[in-house]
Amino acid sequence: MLENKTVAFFGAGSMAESMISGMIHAEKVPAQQIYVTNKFNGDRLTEIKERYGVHTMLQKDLPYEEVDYFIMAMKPYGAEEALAFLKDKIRPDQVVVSVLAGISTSYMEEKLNDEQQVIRVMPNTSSMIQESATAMSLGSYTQKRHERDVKDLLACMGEVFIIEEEQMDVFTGLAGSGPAYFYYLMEEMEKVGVEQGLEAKKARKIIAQTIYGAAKMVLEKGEAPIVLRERVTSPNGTTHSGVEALKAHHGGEAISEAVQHAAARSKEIREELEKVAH
Ligand SMILES: NC(=O)C1=CN([C@@H]2O[C@H](COP(=O)(O)OP(=O)(O)OC[C@H]3O[C@@H](n4cnc5c(N)ncnc54)[C@H](O)[C@@H]3O)[C@@H](O)[C@H]2O)C=CC1
Ligand SMILES: O=C(O)[C@@H]1CCC=N1
Repeated sequence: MLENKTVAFFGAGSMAESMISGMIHAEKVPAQQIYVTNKFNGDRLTEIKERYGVHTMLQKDLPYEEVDYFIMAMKPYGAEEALAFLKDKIRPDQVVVSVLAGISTSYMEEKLNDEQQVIRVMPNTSSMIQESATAMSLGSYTQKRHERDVKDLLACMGEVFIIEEEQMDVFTGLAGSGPAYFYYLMEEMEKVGVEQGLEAKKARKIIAQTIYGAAKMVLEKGEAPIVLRERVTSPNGTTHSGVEALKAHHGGEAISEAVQHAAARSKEIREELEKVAH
């Protein structure tokens, strides 16, 4: 029952805001039960408060005892300091949820008190409009009721996928970072549209609708992308020509490299932090 739960964000950046927006729009957690904190930057907190009607305060002023779920949403390199700060203030029945790329549940467990409940999640910024693909994996001590709550909380932001923690790096490469690849694709497509005479705003809308339609076809028809692609491709037609150019310019390889590099970076962040920790 999320209505009675209190959620506190550590960090008020773009990911925190996307999650707050998703939660507010889903109307599952009342705004008065959402606390948003930052280490510094009162202006950013004022902006968030005005936009969403949530409580905002500096981290030191948070009413820690009232919080059910702490959501860590600062940069990964701020995790150690934030967890150390939290350790003295948190009870065993309170849960730490991390959205930080590369921060493992075992790292969090090690930095917090014995048997502290932690959950690692990986949303993306489409949480803002409740269309995120979000992963969740559990720590060693997570209780069922807390797993359910966090799943419900993440469902306010889109689709939730429970995965093994070993899959978190690739999930980050695919879905956490994923929106950026599509934005990049859209930027490039828009450039061509404009160069060839379309008005920028119109080109942008055409491209967005095209990507949205393709994604919706995959989701709603349940067919493999290759099958859908073949249906677009008339023999010796325009699509054939376009896809051949993509292949000639190593388009597939470029996409695969992007995902693999992002996944590798997630792993590398973990290794760097764990090295510092030992
Ligand atoms: N932006 C994205 O698409 C996604 C980001 N993430 C993760 O979310 C986290 C935040 O990313 P962004 O929002 O993009 O970064 P951001 O730079 O926009 O925001 C970070 C925020 O944390 C605050 N902060 C820094 N140290 C702090 C501390 N010790 N305690 C409290 N607040 C602190 C900063 O003032 C800032 O408001 C990262 O760890 C990232 O891996 C995860 C999924 C997607
Ligand atoms: O770029 C990053 O590190 C974060 C994690 C996933 C998306 N943004």
